[in-house]
Amino acid sequence: MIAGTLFIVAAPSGAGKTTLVGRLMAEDPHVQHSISYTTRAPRAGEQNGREYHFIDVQQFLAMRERGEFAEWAEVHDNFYGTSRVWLEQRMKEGCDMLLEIDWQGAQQMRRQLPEAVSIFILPPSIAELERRLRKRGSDSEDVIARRVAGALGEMRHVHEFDFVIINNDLDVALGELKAAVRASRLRFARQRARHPDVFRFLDQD
Ligand SMILES: Nc1ncnc2c1ncn2[C@@H]1O[C@H](COP(=O)(O)OP(=O)(O)OP(=O)(O)O)[C@@H](O)[C@H]1O
Ligand SMILES: Nc1nc2c(ncn2[C@@H]2O[C@H](COP(=O)(O)O)[C@@H](O)[C@H]2O)c(=O)[nH]1
Repeated sequence: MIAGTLFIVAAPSGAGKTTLVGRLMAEDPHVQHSISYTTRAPRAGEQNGREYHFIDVQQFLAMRERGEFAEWAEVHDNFYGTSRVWLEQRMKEGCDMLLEIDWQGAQQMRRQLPEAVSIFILPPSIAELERRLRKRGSDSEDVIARRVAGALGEMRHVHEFDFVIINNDLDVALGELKAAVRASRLRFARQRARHPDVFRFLDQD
């Protein structure tokens, strides 16, 4: 029996999801963050195995071929994916898991686990999104331009998500994220008690 809940957090790059998720994790020891695999080069200060597992394209394609990703996507010219074994193991142990992934990955996860709770983080405006990417100082102008250009397309998928949070004031947005997590846990606790057979996906070996 799977006891964990899967939370999916998506947003256009720079909206502030990593910041919000970091604050949530610091306050909520019951949620575990999945560490994705990526072919993107590490940014200054990023450590292999902490922010991401950094691998090359050949390694990524081999893992994908072997079906080792629960979901994967090409985002801003790099590949990203979530380890299937790791995710299933943690959820079987009863952990609540949080995936910080893009809308394509969210679609793939929803198909496999319709009970997953998905949350989309919006920036207050595109201009503010661009300011945040610049202020972060981790990407070249060219990369920032590509991420800003892609943001509107990503935001068109906002209606596919269970919760939408506008990250204007960070503390307000964090409060909304915590409320969404709390409400979902309560809802699932009730559903699980009533319909244990519904929670089938990750029970399969
Ligand atoms: N509410 C906010 N007000 C002002 N700045 C913010 C807010 N939230 C986040 N930021 C800042 O915006 C920048 C981008 O945030 P963050 O790295 O969390 O975005 P992200 O959505 O995770 O981006 P990516 O998908 O590229 O990882 C950071 O410098 C962060 O400190
Ligand atoms: N589908 C997936 N998307 C992922 C995953 N890990 C991260 N991402 C998304 O990629 C972009 C860019 O991230 P960055 O760290 O390079 O700025 C962002 O939207 C992430 O949410 C994943 O495993 N699968």
